[in-house]
Amino acid sequence: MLIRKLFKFENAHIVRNCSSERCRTSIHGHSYKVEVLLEAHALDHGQMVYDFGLMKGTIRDVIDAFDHAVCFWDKDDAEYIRLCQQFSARWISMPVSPSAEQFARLFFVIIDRILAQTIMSNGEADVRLHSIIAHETDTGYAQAFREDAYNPRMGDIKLEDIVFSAQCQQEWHDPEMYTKLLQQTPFNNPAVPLQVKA
Ligand SMILES: Nc1nc2c(c(=O)[nH]1)N=C([C@H](O)[C@H](O)COP(=O)(O)OP(=O)(O)OP(=O)(O)O)CN2
Repeated sequence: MLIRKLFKFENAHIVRNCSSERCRTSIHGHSYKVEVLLEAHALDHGQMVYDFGLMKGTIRDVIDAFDHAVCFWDKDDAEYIRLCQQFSARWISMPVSPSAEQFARLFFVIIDRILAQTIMSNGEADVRLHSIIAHETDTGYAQAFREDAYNPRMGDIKLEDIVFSAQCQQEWHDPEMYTKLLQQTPFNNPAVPLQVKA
């Protein structure tokens, strides 16, 4: 079974080398919608694949870091990168270009690691990330599956190569969250008192 949770953020970018001239030559923004799809073949004690509320912790925080931020490819022109960092408090440096395709892959890699480090506490048996859909506009989206996220032919995405500006990190509920992710520190879901026996 699949469940889906939708997140939204506003973000600015340039996508170098693409065919659309406006897109590759001018900073422009999008109202992104990101769908996180989880799959499981058993249900938890609440008879859910994964409580939607649990996705409003670390997963929501990391996606919200992209809100009102500028994203740039770390291989972009050094002066462009310097100016983004100088004039925007919120920026994210990415090891791949910020196309819809790469946003979908990048969120897959981050959220896959968050789930892997999460200590489940309500009987979630085998919940795993199915795919990420990144809507760039009302009419265009990219969907990344596991084989896309870790496909070296699409570019390597290593967590340590994604850099969030200080302001992006400060607004997280736990400003150390990304450091903990890199250090593979476990994230604990809240314990749930069982009221009715299954
Ligand atoms: N496969 C992709 N194609 C394009 C991407 C992308 O990330 N992946 N990105 C862009 C630009 O960012 C562009 O702003 C969005 O393109 P487009 O859909 O053409 O935008 P419109 O606002 O013109 O959309 P309409 O709904 O068709 O008016 C380009 N391509």
